Amino acid sequence: MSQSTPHCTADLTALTSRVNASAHRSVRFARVKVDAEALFIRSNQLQLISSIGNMITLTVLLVALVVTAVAYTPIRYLYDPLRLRRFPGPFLAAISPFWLTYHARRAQRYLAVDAAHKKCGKFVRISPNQVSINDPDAIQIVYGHQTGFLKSEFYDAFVSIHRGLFNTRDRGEHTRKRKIISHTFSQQAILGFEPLINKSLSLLLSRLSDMIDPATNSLTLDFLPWANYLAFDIIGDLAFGEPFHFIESGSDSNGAIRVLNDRGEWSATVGTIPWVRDWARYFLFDRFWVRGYESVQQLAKIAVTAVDRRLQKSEEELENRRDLLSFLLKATDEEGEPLPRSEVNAEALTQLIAGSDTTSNTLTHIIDLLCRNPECKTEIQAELDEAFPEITDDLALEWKDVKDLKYTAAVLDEVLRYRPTSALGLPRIVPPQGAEVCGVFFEGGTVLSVPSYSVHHDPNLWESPEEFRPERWLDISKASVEKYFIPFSYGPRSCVGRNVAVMELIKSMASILRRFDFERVYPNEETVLREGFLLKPTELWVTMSKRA
Ligand code: HEM
Repeated sequence: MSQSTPHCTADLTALTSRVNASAHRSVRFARVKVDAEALFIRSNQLQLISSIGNMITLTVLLVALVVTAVAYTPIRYLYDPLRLRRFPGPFLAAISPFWLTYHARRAQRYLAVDAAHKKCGKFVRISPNQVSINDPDAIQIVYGHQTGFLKSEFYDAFVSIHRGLFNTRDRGEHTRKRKIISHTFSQQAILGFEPLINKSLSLLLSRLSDMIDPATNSLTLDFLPWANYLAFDIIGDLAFGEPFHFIESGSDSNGAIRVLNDRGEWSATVGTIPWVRDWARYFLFDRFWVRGYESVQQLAKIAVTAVDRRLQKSEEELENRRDLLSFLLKATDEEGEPLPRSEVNAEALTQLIAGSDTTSNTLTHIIDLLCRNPECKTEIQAELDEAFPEITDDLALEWKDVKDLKYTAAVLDEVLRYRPTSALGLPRIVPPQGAEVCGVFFEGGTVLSVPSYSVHHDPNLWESPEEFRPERWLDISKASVEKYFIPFSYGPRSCVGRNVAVMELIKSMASILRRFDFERVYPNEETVLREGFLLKPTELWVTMSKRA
């Protein structure tokens, strides 16, 4: 025991100090825990306070934005810096751009503007800074040479890789580009394109012939996609050195047609509120905005891929091709430097966009309007039968043989007047010094437009404008109506591809209508038209048969 006592005392002391230490540790741990919890609670509180702060900041900003917008709208309306309150029009259009956005989103802008002109007269305010003028005298000033009007911000919504000829707004930049590109569309140059047009057109004729049931001599199909296959294959060949092979596969195999459609409606809508362009992809409440944004990117990719494929081809493969891309690749700027690759891509993309569904939709309008006016169809087929008594085995008719067919040309002009593929008023900015248009002074910065559809349907200019009557073109000289017949626009920004478009369309309509007959499957139903940048039918169901 006596030996064990000191041990016991020592053990007890050690135990006590261990217990003390442990208790101390526990207390420390507890304290640390409490501190940590406090810290955690504090940090949570801080986080909460900071998120509340953020929310308040955001709310304040949003409220400020709404208050500014709400206050700014009447202030701007009353202050009226461009002096546009004097013009009539829908009230919503005077205080916000959304009247135009709404009608563009519904794809019916040309009809809304036309109805507003019918109600309000020659001048209509169609957005806070834009006036539409339905008067042919405005055309030369708003779109003409030397008047200093430039394309408006509307065109920013059409830019994807790099600005191309169509969406460049700067005057100097446009003049430089136009000089280069207009060589590629000279009369001489476009004759070199004819064999490429013939290749796709002949393929379409034989594909349609093969699809017609020989037992019944009939084929029911939606003609619109086939018109698109033709136009896209032609422009693919002209702009990228190879067709897209849509006619061959009977499908929109790389999605270019769908993408171009989505992009057209999107850009024409976003163009009315161009400041939302980069935000539109987040407008999840309506797929239209997201899909359109994606299609702008996809379309650029399709063009870049097609240019890449073409550049990988050897000289032998190209066999000295004379297509649009070959001109772009050979083009040089003022210093003799070749165009940068990004510019070549952008111009090839411009041609794909500008030269594809413009012609396919026009061709579809032609077939539709001829089916709706059978006496005109009989007339054009009589002209074609007389000119080509023998059917040329699904071969495309040559330009030299069709270019002087008077009734055929009249049908094309009447379609472009009656249902212009480019129907909307193309917006232009009044130069800084202001300008007088149709006796009225407009401040610099005002946006003006002349609506093609309304001018083409003006009873003061055209006899019975609501009648489809190709005969009217046999009696009038083209020069006398040049001032107000504007399917390809007017002046320095008018269609650079007009001659190719006319050649392609006259050749196509003559070759197709000589070879085939068409009836609408639903003759009594109205054609549904949607307007993006272009006025397009949504479908055209027809029954086709071979002609003798
Ligand atoms: C029926 C067919 C066509 C119609 C109705 C048409 C109509 C138009 C219109 C109205 C413009 C002016 C656009 C604006 O100012 O915003 C334009 C510009 C343009 N078109 Fe066409 N077009 C057609 C076919 C073509 C073809 C086949 C090509 C090329 C292969 C083409 C290439 C262009 C280009 C590059 C521009 C921009 C010109 C510039 O700003 O200097 N078009 N077109």
